[in-house]
Amino acid sequence: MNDHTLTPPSASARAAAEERLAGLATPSGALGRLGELGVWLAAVQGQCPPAPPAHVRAVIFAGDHGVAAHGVSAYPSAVTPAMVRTFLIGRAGVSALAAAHGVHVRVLDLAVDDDLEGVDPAVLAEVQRFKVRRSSEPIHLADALTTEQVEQALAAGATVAREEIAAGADLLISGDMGIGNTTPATALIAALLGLPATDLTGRGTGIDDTALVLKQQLVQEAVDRVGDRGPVGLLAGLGGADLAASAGFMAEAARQGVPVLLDGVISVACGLVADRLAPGAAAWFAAGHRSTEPAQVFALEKLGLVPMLDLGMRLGEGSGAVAAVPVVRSAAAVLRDVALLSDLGI
Ligand SMILES: Cc1cc2ncn([C@H]3O[C@H](COP(=O)(O)O)[C@@H](O)[C@H]3O)c2cc1C
Ligand SMILES: O=C(O)c1cccnc1
Repeated sequence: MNDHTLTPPSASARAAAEERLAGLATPSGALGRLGELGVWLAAVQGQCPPAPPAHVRAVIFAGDHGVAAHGVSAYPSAVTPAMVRTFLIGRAGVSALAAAHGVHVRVLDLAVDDDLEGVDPAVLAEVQRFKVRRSSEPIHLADALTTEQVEQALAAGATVAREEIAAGADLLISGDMGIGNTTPATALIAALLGLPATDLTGRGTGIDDTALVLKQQLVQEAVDRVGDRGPVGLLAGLGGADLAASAGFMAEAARQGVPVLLDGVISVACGLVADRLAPGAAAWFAAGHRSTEPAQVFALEKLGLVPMLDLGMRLGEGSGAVAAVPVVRSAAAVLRDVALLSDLGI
């Protein structure tokens, strides 16, 4: 999976967009980060001016995490299958945002610890098409997955990315669902950034001070247990099948030259891993929003990405990225539709 050389976004489209931005009938720099975002969009689309993404597709990778039984979440793992059902009927947080912004949502069960009985069999077969296993192992005690399971999940994510691109995606989003998943996401970021769990661990679904201290300890134990490993080893030690699939999805999107809008701590952790699996992948990523999770903020800094929105959101599901889709479209619209000062004879 690592041998595919990644093509960077277009330098010539970027240069043309920078020149166009500088010439727009606005005061210099007046579009702020919207201007920078338009330049990024031109580079990843390989065209100037860029087009507003019309076929945004989000995939939610669902899975349960063994560590959730050890006091790191404010909610029980039974919420995971309940939310998968909720995505399927279009009533989750991300569903409402996606409907508002014309974003297609697909949910996949990579490692949910439940049979999802009662779901229509044809729908269930699609949702479980890439199922790797049930809940991962508790990461402070054992590896989450085997290396074979990581490879299977990475390949699944890559296949899903190719399918979404074949369906016409011009912007992809990786969403998450799985009680306890902020713990492995934080552990992955701690391992990759070499920062202590105390600096990175957040309250996830809203744990209290006592649970936060325990979560910090378990994240640090997991990171110390696993030690120095490459991205596949880290996904086996600290991740989960859902996280590995998300990393495979984002790495493949970058290899295929399709941009990705990052969401919260889980999505950004997987984006960081994707950039290790496919060096240079991060050039194809933009940050949809800033989460309340400290690990997400540190990881975005490491990736050199500035989030578009800062709404205090901490939902996951891809919701912060979907909420940022109108901003991306706005960036394309200004770069494409605003007159040039030279057109005004100035
Ligand atoms: C009803 C509900 C809906 C959610 N949608 C996303 N998450 C988010 O919260 C969980 C991660 O936080 P922690 O690590 O603290 O468990 C994940 O399921 C994530 O997708 C939800 C959580 C709940 C309870
Ligand atoms: O940063 C996130 O996306 C997040 C935060 C808390 C819980 N679930 C997700």
